[in-house]
Amino acid sequence: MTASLKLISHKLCPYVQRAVIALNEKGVPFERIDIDLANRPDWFLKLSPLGKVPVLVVTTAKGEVALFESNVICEYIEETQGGAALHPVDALTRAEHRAWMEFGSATLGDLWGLETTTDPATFESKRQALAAKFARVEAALGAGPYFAGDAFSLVDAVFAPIFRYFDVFDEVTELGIFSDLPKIRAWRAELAKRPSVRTAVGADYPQLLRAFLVRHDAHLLKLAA
Ligand SMILES: N[C@@H](CCC(=O)N[C@@H](CS)C(=O)NCC(=O)O)C(=O)O
Repeated sequence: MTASLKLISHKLCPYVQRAVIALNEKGVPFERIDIDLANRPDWFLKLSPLGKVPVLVVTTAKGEVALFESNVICEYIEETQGGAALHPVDALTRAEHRAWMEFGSATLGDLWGLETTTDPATFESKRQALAAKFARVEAALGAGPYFAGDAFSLVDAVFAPIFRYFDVFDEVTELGIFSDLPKIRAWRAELAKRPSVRTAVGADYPQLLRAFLVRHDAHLLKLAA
């Protein structure tokens, strides 16, 4: 029996999206179950040690295993599913890619909470931390179109949802993070065209994210002024 895959998801979560992009790239069928993070069901809390999405439930002849941590899930998908490789063959380059995947998660750490930051000084320091992180990404980028050149990789899967989050965030308040980063702007545009990326969210994603951000709209707009 081949493993069956069930992804526990939230409609807006960029960590979930990186796993979906990896699954889409591999062309693997999977079931996606969206949950409400504000009201997490008991069955989910039993599966997820930190109560976070994504969780990939892998069912094999031996039973069910619930994998957590999005990068670990991506690695499992890469190791077990066919299709084009999403990691470089060379061990050192692969390790570098893994480091940049972690770095992608660190940028999300700075992005989180910006929408609820009411203090202008905190907002500005978080904005600057993000800008500094993306300047490092810019320096790591080559000629494109993807992180590692022609081959789409898990690093692309990690950053594509982050850029998508910025698409909507920038409508609410212009952070100006990418204005001096031309390689990232080109990379971001390329990722947005990729079918695996485009289909990783539902059609309602921009509307839902806008609604989430606009709940804090008043002070965000004030801070941006
Ligand atoms: N390190 C985790 C982070 C996942 C994460 O933070 N997910 C958020 C949603 S985007 C979550 O589930 N938050 C719920 C909570 O923290 O209570 C991963 O990479 O999977």
